[in-house]
Amino acid sequence: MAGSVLTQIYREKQVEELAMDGVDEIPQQFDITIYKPPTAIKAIAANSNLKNQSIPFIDPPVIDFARLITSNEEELEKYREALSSWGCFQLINHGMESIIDEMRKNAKQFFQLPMEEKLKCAKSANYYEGYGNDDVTGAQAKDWTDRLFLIASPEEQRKMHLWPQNPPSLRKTIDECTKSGMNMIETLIKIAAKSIGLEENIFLSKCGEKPVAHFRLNLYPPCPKPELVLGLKQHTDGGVMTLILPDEQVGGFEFIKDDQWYQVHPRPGAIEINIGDQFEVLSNGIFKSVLHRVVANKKERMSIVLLWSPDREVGVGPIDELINEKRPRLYKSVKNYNDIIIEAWKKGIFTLDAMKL
Ligand SMILES: O=C(O)CCC(=O)C(=O)O
Ligand SMILES: [Fe+2]
Repeated sequence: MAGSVLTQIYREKQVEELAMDGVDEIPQQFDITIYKPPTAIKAIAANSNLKNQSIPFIDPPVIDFARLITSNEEELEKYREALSSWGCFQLINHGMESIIDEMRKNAKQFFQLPMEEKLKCAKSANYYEGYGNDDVTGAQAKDWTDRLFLIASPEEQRKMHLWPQNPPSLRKTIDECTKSGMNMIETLIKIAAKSIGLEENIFLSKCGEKPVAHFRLNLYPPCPKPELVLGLKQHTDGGVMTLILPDEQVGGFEFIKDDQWYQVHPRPGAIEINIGDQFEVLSNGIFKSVLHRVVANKKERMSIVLLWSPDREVGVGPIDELINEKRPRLYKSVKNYNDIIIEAWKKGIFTLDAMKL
C-alpha cells in the first residue's frame, strides 16, 4: 500500500524507539515544562509539580467481588463510598485471573515484536484506533507512551485490519478478555444502582443495546528524564467504567482525591476500576469520575485497559430518579460522547465541564 510506504519513510519515531536510541535530551514535543497544561487543567493540577514534590501513597478501597455479588451489606457500603468519594477502587476475588495472565502474556509479546511488524497496525494521523502515539494539538505535550487502541465491541464495529495477527493468540485473547471484562463491568453497574437503593437495571437500561468497549494496550518505555514528561497526561475516562490491569512491578498510576494527587502501589492480582464521566453524568453527580494520570519511569511499564461506554446512538444524561429539588439536574444529555472526548482530549479541556448545564 502506498500509504504505508509513506508512513515508513516519514513517520515520527515511536516512543519505544526514542528510548532504545538512548536519547539524553527529551524531545521538545514531550516536555511538560515547555507545553504547560491548558487553563482548565492548570487550576486542579496546581500542586502537580513533578520535579520537587513527592506524591503521597494511598490505597484506594479494596472491594471483594465475591462478597459484593452476594449483596453483603458491609461490602455494598464500601462500594458506595468508592463510587461516590473516590472514583476508583481495586477489585479482588474477581474470577478473571487466568484470562488476565493470558492477556498480559500476549500484550507483552506484541510489544516485543519488531517495529516493522507492529506498524502493520499503525494508526493514521487523524483517527485514534491502531498502534502509535496520541494526537495532540500544539498546546500540549505528547505522552511518553505507545499504545494499541481498538474498538473491541460491538463485534461489527471492529476494524480487523488494525488487529495484530501476531502473536497468533492475541486476537482471541482480546476477544475473551473483552467478553469477560464487559460482563464484569455490567454486573458492577447493576450493583452500583442497588447500592443507592435503585432498581438494578436502571443505569444499564439507559445505555442502549450495543454498549461499546474500547481496548488499550499501553506501553510506557523507560524514560531517561521521567520528571520532564508524563506517561499519560491527566484525564478522566469518558465511559461509564474502566477496567485496568496495571503493571504489577512498576507503579505510576496517580489520581486526585480532595484536590491532592496520590500514587498507588499496584496490588498483585487486583483489577483497578475507574469511574468514568458518563457514570457521573448518569448519576447526576453522585458517582465521581476520577482525574488520573500516569507518570513516567526509568523502567518500562505496561498496562491493559478496557473502557465500557454506552451505545453511541443513545443520548446519555442524568436519570430522572436522581433529579429532585435538592439535587437539580447538573448535566445535559448527549449522544456520541466519544466524539466529545476526542475533541476535548486534543484541546486539553475537561469533557465533563463541557457537559455541565
Ligand atoms: O496505565 C494505567 O495505569 C492507566 C491508563 C489509563 O488511564 C488509560 O488508558 O485511560
Ligand atoms: Fe484513563
